[in-house]
Amino acid sequence: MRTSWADSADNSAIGSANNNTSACPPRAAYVPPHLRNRTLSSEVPPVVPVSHSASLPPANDRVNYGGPTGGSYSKPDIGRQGHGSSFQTGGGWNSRGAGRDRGRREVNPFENDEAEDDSISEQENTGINFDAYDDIPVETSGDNVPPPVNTFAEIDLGEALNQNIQRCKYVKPTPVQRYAIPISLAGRDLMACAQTGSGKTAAFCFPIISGIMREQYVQKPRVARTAFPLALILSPTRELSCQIHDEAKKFSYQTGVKVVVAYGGAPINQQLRELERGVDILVATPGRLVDLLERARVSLQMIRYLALDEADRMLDMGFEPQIRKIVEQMDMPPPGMRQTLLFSATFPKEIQSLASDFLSNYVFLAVGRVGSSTDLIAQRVEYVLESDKRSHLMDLLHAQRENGIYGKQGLTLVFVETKKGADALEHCLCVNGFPATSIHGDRSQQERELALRSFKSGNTPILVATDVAARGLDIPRVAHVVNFDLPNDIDDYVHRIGRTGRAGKMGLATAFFNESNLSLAKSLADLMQEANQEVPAWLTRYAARATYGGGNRNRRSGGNRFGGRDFRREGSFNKATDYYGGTGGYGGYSGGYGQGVASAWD
Ligand SMILES: Nc1ncnc2c1ncn2[C@@H]1O[C@H](COP(=O)(O)OP(=O)(O)OP(=O)(O)O)[C@@H](O)[C@H]1O
Repeated sequence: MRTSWADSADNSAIGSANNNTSACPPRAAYVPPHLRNRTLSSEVPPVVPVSHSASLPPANDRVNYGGPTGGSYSKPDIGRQGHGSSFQTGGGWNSRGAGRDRGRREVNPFENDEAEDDSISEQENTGINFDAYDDIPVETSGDNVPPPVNTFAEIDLGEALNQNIQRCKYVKPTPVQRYAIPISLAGRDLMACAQTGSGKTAAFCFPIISGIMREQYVQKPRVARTAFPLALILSPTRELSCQIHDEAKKFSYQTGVKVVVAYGGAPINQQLRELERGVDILVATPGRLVDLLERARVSLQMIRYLALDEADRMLDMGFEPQIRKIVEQMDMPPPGMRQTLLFSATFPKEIQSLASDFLSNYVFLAVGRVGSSTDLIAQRVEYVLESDKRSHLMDLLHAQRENGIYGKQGLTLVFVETKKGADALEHCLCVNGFPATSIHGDRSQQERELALRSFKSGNTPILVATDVAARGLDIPRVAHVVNFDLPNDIDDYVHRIGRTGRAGKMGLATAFFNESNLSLAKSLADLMQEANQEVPAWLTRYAARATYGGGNRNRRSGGNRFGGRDFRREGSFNKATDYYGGTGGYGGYSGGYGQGVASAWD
């Protein structure tokens, strides 16, 4: 049975076992605001009031793709102009057998969804309101951009995939899907930017799965123990790769398309065995993939589709060398011979410029402004001194629990800058009766997965995380994101708060700001204003000070944060000077890490 936050808090208060974190020593118990005048009130700072505005066949038998008529589908027409010309409707896919895995019974990935507690599914389905995205301005640029669709029915994705879309309860495509799917189905390369939680995963998975379903005549080389995937999806973290894998498995159920995941920190042997059984779509983190390539257990020579999720992150300083190695220095077909799809919620122009090396005659798609946050998220920023942060956080959590605003199932994600900080805060919350767990790069993969599971299930409804959990993770019941430590980069802020307010639902994000965040003041104020949020007067003053006093070192300062979209339209943009700072190195780019802050990424 599920344990609610309130229940577990009560349990921990009376000393019952917390099944997630190590036993917490009995220490300085947190005193909630309403009891403070009776206890150690002098130690506790004044409390800032918390205000919130806020039936398909279950068969396991393979169903072959049976498009309406039997036209045959020629290989993806890579690099072709226009759209739809050679993507005939009623493609004749009917014989995919997922390689050597043919005899294995396919696990029904929807089983858990169906078995899920009714109250929770109800809760998750209410409030999904993609009409909320209808007013968002969309920009496309490039030659002969294929037109968008309004419904899934207008696109011929194949019957098996259509059934899975219904099983997922996707009634209509989200805006990014309306545009990106036809563009990708037309064989075009794509750089797509759309807000967090707006359905980008399906936007790149559907065309890839559909394309592979139609490829009847692919002859893979027969090299013992080497896997030849047709599609590669790269993402920056292990957890995100697992999530994409899970989603792609759902979308490809009974299509015959085989999806495998490979990521670091987990035993490689099991992943090798999966690869040996056959793979069409490989979802991977870069490090583990390089390992597999160097062992010659994976070859990229058959790659038709390359997708980079969180593409700007994949191409910034931390990952770019590995990505170049995978994409340019191994045996992957070059741009024009493969289809490349880049997706993110943020795309700084210097990264767009860099990314263009991987693309051929691509379409640029922006749903909403590049790097903007969705206004489904109510954003609050509060001035909190470093020394007051813990008690302030506990006040917020306490008020949240008392008010029961988000019901018993509401989850809170708290971001901090360092791994040590994450451990310390988890411990502090835990000893004060707030059931918390943590996720960061120093925890073993097993611990990371356990923590995430415990959080998702509501057993520990507070997760303290570094940026390792900032991007892509789709946890439906995250009601509140707290930036306990603000990041140095506004794009990281956008991704972090995007863990709530997803799929048309409302969310709340609270940030603790103080003098050490001066460099973020202007971009934060601009971002909030653009998302129709109330910007406190004191933040506006800090923003002005940062602008005039030179304190704003955020890489997208200087007034052009919302100016640039498709960087190709900004004729004067020069990669050599803007990105590399004219030094041939990375001098001009401040990246996402503050000085001395180790990478939280895989
Ligand atoms: N057409 C749709 N109808 C209903 N729900 C959808 C649809 N498409 C996607 N979703 C749901 O929306 C949620 C967010 O999707 P997804 O994780 O792909 O967002 P994203 O844009 O990749 O976010 P992020 O930028 O944070 O990575 C998921 O739970 C997904 O199942």
